[in-house]
Amino acid sequence: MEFYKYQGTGNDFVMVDNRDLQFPKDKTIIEKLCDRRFGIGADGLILLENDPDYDFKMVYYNSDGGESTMCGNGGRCLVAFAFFLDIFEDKCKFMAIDGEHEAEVHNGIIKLKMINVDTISHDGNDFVLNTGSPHYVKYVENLSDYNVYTEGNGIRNSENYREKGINVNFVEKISDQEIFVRTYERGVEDETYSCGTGVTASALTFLQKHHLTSVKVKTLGGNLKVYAEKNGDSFQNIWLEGPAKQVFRGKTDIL
Ligand SMILES: N[C@@H](CCC[C@H](N)C(=O)O)C(=O)O
Repeated sequence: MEFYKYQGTGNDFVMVDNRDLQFPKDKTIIEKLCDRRFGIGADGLILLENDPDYDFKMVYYNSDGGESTMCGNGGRCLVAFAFFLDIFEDKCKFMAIDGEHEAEVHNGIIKLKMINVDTISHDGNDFVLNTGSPHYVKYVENLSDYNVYTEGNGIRNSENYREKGINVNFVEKISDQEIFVRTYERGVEDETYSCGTGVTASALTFLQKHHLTSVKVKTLGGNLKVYAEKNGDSFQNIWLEGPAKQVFRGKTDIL
C-alpha cells in the first residue's frame, strides 16, 4: 500500500488516498501503521475519500486505531495532501465527521474553517467545549515545566470524562496577543506536539475573556493562529491557520 506522511506543527499523520476504497478499516492494522517502533509512526491516520457533494471527504483515526472526532491539524494536513493530488486549486470544501469545512492554501499555509462553537462550559475554574472534538482547557503558570502527561492523563481518566474521553489543554498567556498551549490527546493517550482542535478551544476561551478576534498560538511543534467572531454566546467564522507539510511517501507491507 502506498502512503504519505504529513505533519502540521508537529502533529503527524499517515495519509492514504482511499478514493478507490481499498484501505482495510481495521483497528489493529491502523494501530500498527501508527506505531513509532513497529510501524510508520504517527499521531493518527487519515483517509482521503470521495464525497459526491464536496471536493473530498476526511476519515480520521487516532493512533490507537479507533475512528475519532474532528482533527484540526489533520484537517489542515489533508487539505495540503488534496492540494498535492491536484484535487482543487486554492480553495476547497470537504466533509468530515463534524460536518462541512472550507479551507484555503497560500504558500504552504493552510487556513481551515472550524465548526461554530455555541457553548463554553465551566468545570471549576477550567473550561469545557467542543470544537469538533471535546476539549478541557486549564490555565497554568510555567507551562514549559508543567507535567502535561500526568496532569492531562489524570483529568482525561477522571470520573466525569473517563467513559467518552476528553483532550486536555494547558494554556499560559504569553502576551495580550499570544498564548502557549500544550495538549494531552485522547486516543493517542500522550502529549502531542500540537492539537488543532485543542489550540482552537484554548484560543476561544482567551478571545472570550479578552474580547479579541484573533490570537497567536505557540505549541511545541510550531506556531498557529486562530481567528473568530463572537455573536451572542456563539463563536462563528472560526479559522485555524498554520503550516502543513509532506514529510515523505512510501510503501508498507504491514497490511
Ligand atoms: N490532533 C487533533 C485532535 C485529534 C482528535 C483527538 N485525539 C480526539 O480523539 O478527540 C487535532 O489537531 O485537532
